[in-house]
Amino acid sequence: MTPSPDDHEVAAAVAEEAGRLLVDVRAEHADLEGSALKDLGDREAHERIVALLGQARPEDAVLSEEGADDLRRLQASRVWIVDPLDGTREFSERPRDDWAVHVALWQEGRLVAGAVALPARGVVHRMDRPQPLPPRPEGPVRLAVSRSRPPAFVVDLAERLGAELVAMGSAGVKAMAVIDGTVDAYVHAGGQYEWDSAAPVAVAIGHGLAPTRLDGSPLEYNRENPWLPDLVLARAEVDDEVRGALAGLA
Ligand SMILES: Nc1ncnc2c1ncn2[C@@H]1O[C@H](COP(=O)(O)O)[C@@H](OP(=O)(O)O)[C@H]1O
Ligand SMILES: [Mg+2]
Repeated sequence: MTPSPDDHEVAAAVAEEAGRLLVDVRAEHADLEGSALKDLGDREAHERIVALLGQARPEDAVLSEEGADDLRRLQASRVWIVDPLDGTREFSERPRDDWAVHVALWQEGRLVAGAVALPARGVVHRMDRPQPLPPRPEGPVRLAVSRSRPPAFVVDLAERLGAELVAMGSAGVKAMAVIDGTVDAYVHAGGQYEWDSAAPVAVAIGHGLAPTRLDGSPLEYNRENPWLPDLVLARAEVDDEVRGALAGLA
């Protein structure tokens, strides 16, 4: 079965609609904060995504951060890998806008569609609609890094590269910061799951980037254990330089 062009439309529409729901949840529940707001957002976005995918693609399996893992996905040829709310912490810190909705489609071994919605910015990035990356400004390499738990080794990497660290929440926001030219690379290690990177990686591939694991091996999805703890995603001009510095740290 070949991926349908409509799969891109489904990915984008589902990410966008779940994003709108999250914007409303945040506005309508002004009394909620912290974990109560995070839990409500996670749950509502998950339920909406599962319902929308159930209508649009009833035959397909779903792997969602918020859903109980159904291992029938391991026999399925098509699996939607979704993170209903990435950057949950930032979502709960009004008015931060660094949180995202991830919707990707894995089919027979590879990512074939994907969208990352940045609902508080009114933007949806799509695998099938690459935008040219803005020119890279002169100056040090800019590395996106977690604002709440920056991996120690990224600090070492930045030192080695003479790079500037740019802190922000959400794996999707950091990957999309490479796409929109805010930073040059996103390097992560120490922990993540397939849903944190699937849609961002699909969008990056659609933009001609070549993200991999830190050791250069392929990022593989729909495995029994969805733990996928590291990645490097860099714009072409700095890709070799970043990988060279990583090799030097190993
Ligand atoms: N060490 C770790 N172990 C597990 N998940 C991690 C992780 N570091 C980051 N993540 C996940 O990756 C996403 C981006 O994190 P960060 O903003 O710190 O870069 C978050 O997803 P969620 O917000 O969906 O939980 C976070 O939970
Ligand atoms: Mg996440």
